[in-house]
Order: sequence, then structure tokens, then C-alpha cells
Amino acid sequence: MSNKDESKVWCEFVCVKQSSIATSEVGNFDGAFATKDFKEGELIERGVMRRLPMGFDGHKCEEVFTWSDERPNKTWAMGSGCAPYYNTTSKEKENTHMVRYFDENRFEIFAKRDIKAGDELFHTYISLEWRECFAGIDKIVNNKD
Ligand SMILES: C[S@@+](CC[C@H](N)C(=O)[O-])C[C@H]1O[C@@H](n2cnc3c(N)ncnc32)[C@H](O)[C@@H]1O
Repeated sequence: MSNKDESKVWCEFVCVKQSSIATSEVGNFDGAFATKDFKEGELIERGVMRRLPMGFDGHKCEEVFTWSDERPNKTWAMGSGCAPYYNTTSKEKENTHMVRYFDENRFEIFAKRDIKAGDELFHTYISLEWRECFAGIDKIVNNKD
């Protein structure tokens, strides 16, 4: 059985380096990149989540994931692998999609379209429009005044 099949955390073909959208204006930050071509629908990465203690305020922490369908959300989690380093963009431009299995505390990320080796990976954060720490990037990504 290959590492891809048996490991709960698999991100063999993703790397993290300086983001392609980092500029002197928005700052210097990292992003996740494909290291091989992916076909539309192909699994890019899978991993696990670890829930943070109740009371943790994800509105003030950019690095954690929304981990419920409840709104307002009260459950936040930290993710494995390269997932925490994917930057965000609009729904039209995202090239990946994260499937969240809340009950199993795990996730999978799939290619939304064909992706070339070297492309930066983006997904639309589900909290982009309502999370306090993302207010600035929601304006940039969705062209809000
Ligand atoms: C989950 S982290 C992503 C990884 C992060 N870039 C890093 O280097 O650790 C979310 C943060 O990345 C940055 N970011 C993500 N998408 C962005 C975008 N489209 N434009 C500007 N900054 C973005 C913002 O600082 C945001 O709060």
C-alpha cells in the first residue's frame, strides 16, 4: 500500500514558499504550490484537524480553520500539512476545493480545474466574508469598497 493510501496526512506533491501574490503593498507571505500537474477532480492533499479549546477566538487568528456549519461559528481547528498555507481568492478564481468531514476531523483538497506544476493553490475561505481577521482581504478579493 502506498503512502498516499494509508496515511491520514498526505501532501507529497504540495510545497510551501513565498506566495505569487505577495507584493510590497500587501506584504511578504507564503503560499502553497503544486509540485506536479493535477487533473480536475484529482486529490491534491488530505489531512487531519485538531479542534481548539472552546472559547478560542478564530476571528483574531488567521491560521486556523472554521470547523462547523454553525453560524456564528464557535468551533475552530488547526490543520495538518500544507493546508494552512493556501491563500484565498474569489469563487471564480479558486483552483482547489476543500471538503471538510467535521465528524471525522479530517479534510481532503481537490483540484477544481487542471493545475500545472508550479501553480499556486488557492481556495475561497468559507469564513472570508464574515471573519474579522479577513476583512481586509475580503475587500481585495471581492472588490469591496
Ligand atoms: C491561512 S493564512 C494563509 C497562509 C499565509 N499566507 C502565511 O504565509 O502563513 C491566511 C493569511 O494569508 C494572507 N492571505 C491569504 N490570501 C490572501 C490574498 N488573496 N491577498 C492577500 N493576503 C492573503 C492573509 O495575511 C491572511 O490572513
